[in-house]
Amino acid sequence: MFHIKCLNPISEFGMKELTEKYRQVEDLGEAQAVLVRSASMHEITVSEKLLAVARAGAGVNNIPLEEFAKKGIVVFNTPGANANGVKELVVAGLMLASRDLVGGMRWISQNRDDENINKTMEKAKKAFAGKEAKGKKLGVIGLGAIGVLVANAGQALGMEVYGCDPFLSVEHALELSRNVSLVDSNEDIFRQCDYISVHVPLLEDTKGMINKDTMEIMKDGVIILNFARDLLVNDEDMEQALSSGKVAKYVTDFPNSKTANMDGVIAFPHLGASTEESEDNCAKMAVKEIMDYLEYGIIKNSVNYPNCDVGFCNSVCRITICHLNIPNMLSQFTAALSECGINIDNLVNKSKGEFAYTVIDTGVIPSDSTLEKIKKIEGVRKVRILNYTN
Ligand SMILES: NC(=O)C1=CN([C@@H]2O[C@H](COP(=O)(O)OP(=O)(O)OC[C@H]3O[C@@H](n4cnc5c(N)ncnc54)[C@H](O)[C@@H]3O)[C@@H](O)[C@H]2O)C=CC1
Ligand SMILES: O=C(O)C(=O)COP(=O)(O)O
Repeated sequence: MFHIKCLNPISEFGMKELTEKYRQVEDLGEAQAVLVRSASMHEITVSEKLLAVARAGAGVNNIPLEEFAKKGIVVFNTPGANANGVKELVVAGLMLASRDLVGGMRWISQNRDDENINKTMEKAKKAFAGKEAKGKKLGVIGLGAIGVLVANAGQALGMEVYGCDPFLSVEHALELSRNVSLVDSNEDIFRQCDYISVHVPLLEDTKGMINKDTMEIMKDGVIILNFARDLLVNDEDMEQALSSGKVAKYVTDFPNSKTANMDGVIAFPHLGASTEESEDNCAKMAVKEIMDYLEYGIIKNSVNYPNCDVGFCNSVCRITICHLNIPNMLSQFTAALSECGINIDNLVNKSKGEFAYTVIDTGVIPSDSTLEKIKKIEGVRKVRILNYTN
């Protein structure tokens, strides 16, 4: 029986995939796996039992990835599963920044008792006139799952679209409309675009990327859309840019106590992925990742361990080892097994940065003392025995 703890509500569409081998628990200390959305895990103490965390979503800045990797806890996310939900909200944000729909709707509600509203509005409406997106330049920073969809949507709206991503993957390049112009640096986007939409993860080198210096080179009256994370934007610099008119509107899905109080900000309460479809997609993918890992040691879409799509096990036993990516590990694992006469049917070893993962299929279940020997090898973080005899 595997124990699963949900730190946020996870769509039933995904949860119902869990078989009778799984039980949801209240106590995190009892869980082998955690399902989470945006709840912060930075301050949480986890137990030895925890093997995996699946983030039903894209951004993983709420999870201490390296600390968990050191403990042999594999962290997954669900790439692309909520991208369409975010793209649609970005398009809505772009429209709200271009046409004063919010001002117009507020006027209607303030004047709803006026019997002649159908006439008075024809005079009042000039206060809410806007601009069209067609023909304007849209710059997309980060051409991952969301950025590509936003760039293509901008193109479909008749915008001239520029995109920048120094690590653009082949998969995403193939999805990108060929009318989107790729530029070499974010600076090219800052200098020439009327709308700038940011879709990068929050990392040390992306933090504060929209700041005094980058806004200074932007066009006057630029519209900035941030559906990624609040800390990508320097709030004090944004306040300054909004009050000087350098930035006409700042549209964000990540307001805080400062930006929520600034004039010129259009803010949503982190709604990008809050659609039935995105929630279902993320939950289904996250649950599958957890089940594949707990039952077969398969790693797909991990953000702190290498992917290892090792397939199902045809042997009696599978040993999975999370360890540091240092020399001489494999020889120590195989020596520990050969010392007790265990033959290896299949062995896969993968690495990612400082961490590595080894899967060994054997025809015999190693004894507790062999298991202990492997656990004691320096650099080993977590060892599991998956027994397929029952
Ligand atoms: N508002 C919401 O509800 C949601 C927000 N997000 C946020 O959006 C971010 C992006 O999500 P996805 O597109 O699904 O992730 P993704 O991983 O598919 O794409 C991120 C892209 O950013 C690129 N990148 C990294 N550093 C860069 C830099 N300095 N300049 C330009 N590009 C850079 C990467 O190469 C990658 O292609 C997430 O990390 C998360 O913070 C994601 C989903 C929902
Ligand atoms: O996937 C992401 O990065 C998101 O920001 C979505 O967060 P949520 O699952 O809606 O709390």
